[in-house]
Amino acid sequence: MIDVQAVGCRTRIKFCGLTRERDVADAVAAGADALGFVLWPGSKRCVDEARLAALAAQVPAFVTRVGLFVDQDAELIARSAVYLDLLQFHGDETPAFCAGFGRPWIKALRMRDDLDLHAAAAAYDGAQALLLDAYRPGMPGGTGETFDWSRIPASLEKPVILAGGLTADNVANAIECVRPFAVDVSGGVEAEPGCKDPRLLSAFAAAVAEADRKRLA
Ligand SMILES: O=C(O)c1ccccc1NCC(=O)[C@H](O)[C@H](O)COP(=O)(O)O
Repeated sequence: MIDVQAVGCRTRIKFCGLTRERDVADAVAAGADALGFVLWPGSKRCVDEARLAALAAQVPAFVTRVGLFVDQDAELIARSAVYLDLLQFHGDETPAFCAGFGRPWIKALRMRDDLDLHAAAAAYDGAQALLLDAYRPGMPGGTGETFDWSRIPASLEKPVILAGGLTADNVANAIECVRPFAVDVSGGVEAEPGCKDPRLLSAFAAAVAEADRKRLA
């Protein structure tokens, strides 16, 4: 696998938790590389399969459609995968389960104090990347909270997607500290849960572009 963090490419942007057609359009206009759709019913941002189909149909070529799952039924995942380019697993799914859909996948890891990232990277060797997110008991994602970025080793065996409490105000610092392959944001670009704000989407993308301009100069 290409060491994407070493080759000096720009930081990719994933906007997560989209629920409305207008948000898909605004996120694409802002420059999204990937869009996340939460299929987990416990989330305020959950979309059902019919909504997923409608939203996914709005996404242009070369923007990655990502489906988020938390310890869910394999049949639901397989049905949803028809509309998706990438599967993102947020629960206690085993590597074999994640790989069982014949689709590219990433594993979200919540940064609990005892998490060993090198061991996790080895265990989830088949993942395209690891999405690192804040740990809050009982919340599998979308906490709106940051974590201690210095816990991420400079050389991890998998590309890092940094998530958790990112905003237009802190993402440049996050990129400088972590040098992730991609950044992922949900609450930091919302007017209210599940409703993205076009100005916040654009401000976030502009902050990432500016951080990259300095980093790659
Ligand atoms: O967003 C949710 O409600 C959610 C629920 C269950 C699992 C994952 C969920 N979101 C996952 C994401 O990828 C979020 O973008 C990520 O946790 C960052 O969220 P935020 O801190 O609000 O930027």
